[in-house]
Amino acid sequence: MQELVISASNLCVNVKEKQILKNVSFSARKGEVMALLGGNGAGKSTTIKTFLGLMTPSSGSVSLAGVNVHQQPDIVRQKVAYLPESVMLYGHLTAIENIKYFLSLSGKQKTAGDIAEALQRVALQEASWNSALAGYSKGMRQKTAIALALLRDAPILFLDEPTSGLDPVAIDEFNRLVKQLAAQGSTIFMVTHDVYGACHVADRIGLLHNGEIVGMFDAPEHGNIDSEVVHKAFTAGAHNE
Ligand SMILES: Nc1ncnc2c1ncn2[C@@H]1O[C@H](COP(=O)(O)OP(=O)(O)OP(=O)(O)O)[C@@H](O)[C@H]1O
Repeated sequence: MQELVISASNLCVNVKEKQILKNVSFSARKGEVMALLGGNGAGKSTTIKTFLGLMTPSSGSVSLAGVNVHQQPDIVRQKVAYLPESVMLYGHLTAIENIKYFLSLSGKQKTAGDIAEALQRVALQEASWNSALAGYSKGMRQKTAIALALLRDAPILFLDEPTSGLDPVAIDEFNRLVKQLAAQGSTIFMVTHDVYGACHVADRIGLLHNGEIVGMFDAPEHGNIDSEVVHKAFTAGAHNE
């Protein structure tokens, strides 16, 4: 069995008097895609921020590759690439220039051949590699950010609402890329409110409602998680308020 790479254990996060996450537990093994699904205000961003070390558990813990994030915060920089909903790269620079600049900030030495290989892996069309990102679609910016993550050798990817604002073709391409990266050994954690997208790509879905995990769904060995079942559970939570 593969090693546990992402793990939340009885995680509680309070802000002032408010309990935002309540005893949240889940895990993902190497090569798995885990999606945390929830409506607005469910606690998805709080969960990501806690894994990134930006918020502190009131009790419980989060670990990456077996290391407690709040005891050894360096683990985040060493292991994680985080893609926010709007990818933060420079619009006036090309894909290659952005990648070179951000690699230099993280002290990584990569050749032009390495960069070309990463851009090919994420299927960014070669004709765009030397165009300014200002003219890119959201899907193209995302591919550039994922190529950068690959070049930084980050084995864990955290993705915040990765498919919002993508057209159906870009969503399909993105899902294929995520599955391919997972098959090559990356471990991927995404938060989303897109039931069908999550079922299409995830090996495991945790359903978060009002800061609590109210359902956990695993994909069968050869197939996807049943979106009708997840949709029912998602809407039942919202209707039982
Ligand atoms: N700093 C804070 N102070 C007070 N309340 C907060 C703070 N951060 C988050 N919350 C509250 O915690 C709850 C969860 O917020 P969070 O942003 O994690 O949800 P989310 O699932 O990411 O929502 P969305 O899909 O709308 O982005 C919300 O009710 C929010 O108002």
